[in-house]
Amino acid sequence: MKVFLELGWYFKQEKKAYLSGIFILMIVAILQLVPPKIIGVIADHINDGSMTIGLLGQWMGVLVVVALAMYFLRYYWRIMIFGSSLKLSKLLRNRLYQHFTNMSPAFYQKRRIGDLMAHATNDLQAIQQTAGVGVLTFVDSLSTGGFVIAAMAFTISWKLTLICLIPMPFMVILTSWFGTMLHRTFYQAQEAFSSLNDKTQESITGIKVIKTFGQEKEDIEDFRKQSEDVVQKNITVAKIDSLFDPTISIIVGISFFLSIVFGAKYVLNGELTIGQLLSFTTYLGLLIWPMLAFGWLFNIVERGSASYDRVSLLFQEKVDITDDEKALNVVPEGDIEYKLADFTYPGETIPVLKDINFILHTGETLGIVGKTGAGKTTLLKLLIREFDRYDGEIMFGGKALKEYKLEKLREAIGYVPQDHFLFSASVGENIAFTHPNTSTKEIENAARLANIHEDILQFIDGYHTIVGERGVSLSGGQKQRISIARALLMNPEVLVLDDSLSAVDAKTEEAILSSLRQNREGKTTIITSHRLSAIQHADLILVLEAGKIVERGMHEDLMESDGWYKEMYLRQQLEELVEHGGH
Ligand SMILES: Nc1ncnc2c1ncn2[C@@H]1O[C@H](COP(=O)(O)OP(=O)(O)OP(=O)(O)O)[C@@H](O)[C@H]1O
Repeated sequence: MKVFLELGWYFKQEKKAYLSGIFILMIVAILQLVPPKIIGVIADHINDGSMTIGLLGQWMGVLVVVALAMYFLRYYWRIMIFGSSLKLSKLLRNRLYQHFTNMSPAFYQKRRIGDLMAHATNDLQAIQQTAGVGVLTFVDSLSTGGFVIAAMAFTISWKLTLICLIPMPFMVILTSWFGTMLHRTFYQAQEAFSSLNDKTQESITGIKVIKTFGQEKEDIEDFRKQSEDVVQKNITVAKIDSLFDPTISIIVGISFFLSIVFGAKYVLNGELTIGQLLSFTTYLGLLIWPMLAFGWLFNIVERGSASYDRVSLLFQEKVDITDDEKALNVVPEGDIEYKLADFTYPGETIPVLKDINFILHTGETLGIVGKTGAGKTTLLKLLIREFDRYDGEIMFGGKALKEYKLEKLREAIGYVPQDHFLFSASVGENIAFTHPNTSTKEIENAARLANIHEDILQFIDGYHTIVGERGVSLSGGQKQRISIARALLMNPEVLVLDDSLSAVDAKTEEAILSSLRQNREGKTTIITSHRLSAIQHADLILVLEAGKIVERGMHEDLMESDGWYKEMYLRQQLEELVEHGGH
């Protein structure tokens, strides 16, 4: 039951709704005692011959009024209690979503998407059940159960009541045992469901790769196994679950048996009237629901508790990139200076970057090249503060990156990542992602700069064309250019193109770069590329190898030394020549 304590903050917050719901629920529990009583009274009147039509009419009238009252009151407590539980799941869902958006990429690197989806759906539903049906069963089983037992003991026979209650302790022991088993098996079932979710998400996202490599059968087999695992684990839960009701029915049956045997004896020796025994057995019937509810309560609460634990653990994950209390609320501008001793990814042991020192003046262009895995992207990730634990300092406008609010820092940087992502929205909306209220003219301008405007005009609905999930209906180069247009629309202080021109041909690349040079006068640009032609006009070129700067300078300087850059440049020139026959 600790989950009720853990949810205490919410019950306090929705005090009014819960208290009135519980109050109404208790009135209903009391009203329920009336019909069995009336049945007993009527039976006794019939038995001693004192029943009249008038009397019967009166009692019937009372029954109708009680039934109507219960009808409306039941409606209201449902709204109060179930309504509040729905609000709780809405609140937790929003909180969780906010938490997800605050988390850094490092969090998503170690958490599986399917898992997170399961938290946001299954777990929240189980918690909602606890705050709704759980509260109902808790209050109702105790109040209805308590009132019925009191009515049996004080208005009929405390001796018979005690006899009938003998089987009850067994029920408590059994239900708590079932509850513990349920907790364990339900947790395993939830874990299996998370894995299945993950598998489905991954397979659908990677369906093209699966098909290309003809791995459909293996994938289906893998899915079938995981699905089977979910079913097996849920069957285990269902088996334990199914033992609940029969167990309770047996216990109730024994109670009925005892009440009839001993009740009949009391009627015969005159301690009870027939009507009283009739009322008593009807009351005993009323006890079935609270008993079942008590069994369900364990079930619901155990599930809710497992889910609440899982969601709480998630909430406890600290947001690792945070703003300093005194962080500046200004968009940084000025020179960028790296004074980095070394950087190691969290959880890794070998540094990915070492001794990175350079200054990039405002308005200049920096080119970063090197073999794959040399650390180019990592260097950029530190600039946008995806990671901020490193030895050394990265300065922007004379201040360390951490001195600015993260939001402001990111406003200054238009980052086009390697793995660009387009949303299932129109091309125009995708470009205007950061500034949804931008005018069409500005969107078109950004598209022109990114050399994609003409392509967009060819699409069926132009800028209104809907891009499929992850932009499947577009070519790689088109997607890249739309991502560039998105960054350009921000007109950022620093534009970062992280290998963002890899899917466009050399001519288009040159067109984009020259329009950038013209339009981004006075603003800083950083380009990483495997094609050296993309950075040959840069004011500073850094060649990285295994996380270190091994060559630096302008194109002309680097061509004078016999290093990796010169060798690569000449090779790429030759390749270009062979490919296009010198045209
Ligand atoms: N999130 C991460 N966690 C741990 N290691 C990482 C992470 N991202 C990259 N690395 C490692 O850091 C090194 C540098 O990777 P990085 O992506 O910066 O290289 P790159 O020069 O941009 O390569 P490419 O040209 O292929 O994009 C690689 O050895 C890579 O395996």
